[in-house]
Amino acid sequence: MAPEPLSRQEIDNALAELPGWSAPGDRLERTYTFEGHLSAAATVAQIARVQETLNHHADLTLSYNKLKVSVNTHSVGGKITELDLELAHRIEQICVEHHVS
Ligand SMILES: C[C@H](O)[C@H](O)[C@H]1CNC2=NC(N)=NC(=O)C2=N1
Repeated sequence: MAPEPLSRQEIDNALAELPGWSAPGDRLERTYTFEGHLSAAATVAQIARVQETLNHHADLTLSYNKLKVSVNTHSVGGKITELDLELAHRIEQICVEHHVS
């Protein structure tokens, strides 16, 4: 079944469970800071595996020790859906294991 775009209220409620994440416009976003480049890059690989499992893919922008994650759901015209929230929670789990801020 196709996901439905979430309302602003639903998004704001969901953000309360996702510290550090924000939703400027129609994207769910967070930037993580790592101890160095290799741990940031290794995390990208872990996130990629989860994204393949979920068949849902964020834009991942890797710089030296920072990783910007930005996601929405293409199939509903670029709106935030439950699929984005699920991916954000999975990414949080991974990053918590890496002790990132
Ligand atoms: C065909 C394939 O299922 C789609 O392109 C998937 C892949 N990953 C995706 N990722 C995101 N962010 N939104 C989508 O709608 C989406 N759709």
